[in-house]
Amino acid sequence: MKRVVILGVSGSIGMQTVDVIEQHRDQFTIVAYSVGHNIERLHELLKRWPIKEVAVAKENDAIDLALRYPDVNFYFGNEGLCHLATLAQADIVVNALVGFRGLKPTLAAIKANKHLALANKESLVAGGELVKEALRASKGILYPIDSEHSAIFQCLQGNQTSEVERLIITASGGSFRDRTREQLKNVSVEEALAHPNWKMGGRITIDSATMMNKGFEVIEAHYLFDLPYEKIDTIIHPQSIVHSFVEYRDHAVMAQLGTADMRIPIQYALTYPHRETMKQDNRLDLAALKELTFREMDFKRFPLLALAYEVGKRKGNMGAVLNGADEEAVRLFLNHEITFLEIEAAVKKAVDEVPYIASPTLAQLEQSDALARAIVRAYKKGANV
Ligand SMILES: NC(=O)C1=CN([C@@H]2O[C@H](COP(=O)(O)OP(=O)(O)OC[C@H]3O[C@@H](n4cnc5c(N)ncnc54)[C@H](OP(=O)(O)O)[C@@H]3O)[C@@H](O)[C@H]2O)C=CC1
Ligand SMILES: CC(=O)[C@@H](O)[C@H](O)COP(=O)(O)O
Ligand SMILES: [Mn+2]
Repeated sequence: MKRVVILGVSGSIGMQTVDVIEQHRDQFTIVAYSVGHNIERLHELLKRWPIKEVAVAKENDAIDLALRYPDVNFYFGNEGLCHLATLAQADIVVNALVGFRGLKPTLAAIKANKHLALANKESLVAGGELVKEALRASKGILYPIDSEHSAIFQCLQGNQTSEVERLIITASGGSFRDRTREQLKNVSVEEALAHPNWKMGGRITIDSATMMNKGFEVIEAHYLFDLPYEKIDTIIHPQSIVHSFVEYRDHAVMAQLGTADMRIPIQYALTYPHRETMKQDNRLDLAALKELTFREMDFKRFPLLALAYEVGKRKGNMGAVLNGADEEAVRLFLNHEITFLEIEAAVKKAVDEVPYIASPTLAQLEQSDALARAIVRAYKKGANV
């Protein structure tokens, strides 16, 4: 029986992880989970899957909950997340947190020699070098959950990374893929949140519409598969059925296909190297689909993707700056405080202004993240930091 901790259980990936585990109760059990602020969902979860170790975002919530559930241990904040990530009774940690806050629990889980099923791409975007360093010094193993990276991981099985000529990461194009930049000026939050294929949390859905998500995925692929940026391409594939391609030096191209259902990569990360029966009816029906289409990426239309390649190549603290700035800009957009196109401008400003650090410590990454956010907030007010 594998014992699983789910960080961010109340979110889109977290709840789908619970679904997957419920399909395989003979193989997996959940020993701990965390929510952020969604305490209603926590009450439901404690009925559906009672456990003894829970982390929440706020100390006050932990105190109130401890009164209501005297048999459960409640933790809070970053320390609470890191405590769950290192629990002695856990074999696998699923990191389904959103944002930079995922980095510390990722590092903690690896240092505690856990198997880490990673959805939190921000860990690698902001702290890829530190994550790799931690993996080298530990028995911990990282399994990708992100659909494109799971696809690449699957296409690499039985092959050598040294024989890969390039990765081709597919991008749906997001909510506005058929609009010109001129047409993006007045788009609403509601329109931006309407992803054509995937039902996901708010931040990643907006990142998909700006193509920042694909930029993050390029950096994520660089760290997961140890390939230079010159070997990582992207292509627009509106149907999100081919989750990515690997082209080998003999020009054979492998692809992984499936319906747009994250339970498939989540389950593979948990059951690797085995494939288990999927009980949900999410089978791919190619004849019903009729066609799969592809078109060249347009870096002028999606400048944040071009910026991500630059940032990825510069390394140092720049990934933390890119992510921190984007996290703050998306938050402001979702709060109706800046426009959709101002996300790009604010992120670019932070990347231009935060001083470069070549080999940052974790503390320096945290400072870079904070400074990037401050620059984005100042951008909103038309001020300087
Ligand atoms: N959704 C998807 O299909 C995919 C997601 N990913 C990646 O997976 C990660 C999760 O995405 P997704 O599930 O969509 O995001 P959601 O927004 O749906 O969920 C995020 C989770 O993080 C928790 N959280 C938020 N703020 C805090 C906080 N301050 N302290 C503690 N926990 C907090 C939330 O808790 P609460 O809601 O209780 O506040 C929730 O459990 C992201 O890195 C995303 O890029 C990758 C591929 C696909
Ligand atoms: C499901 C998943 O992995 C997301 O990261 C998805 O890829 C977002 O779709 P885009 O291709 O629109 O960014
Ligand atoms: Mn993805």
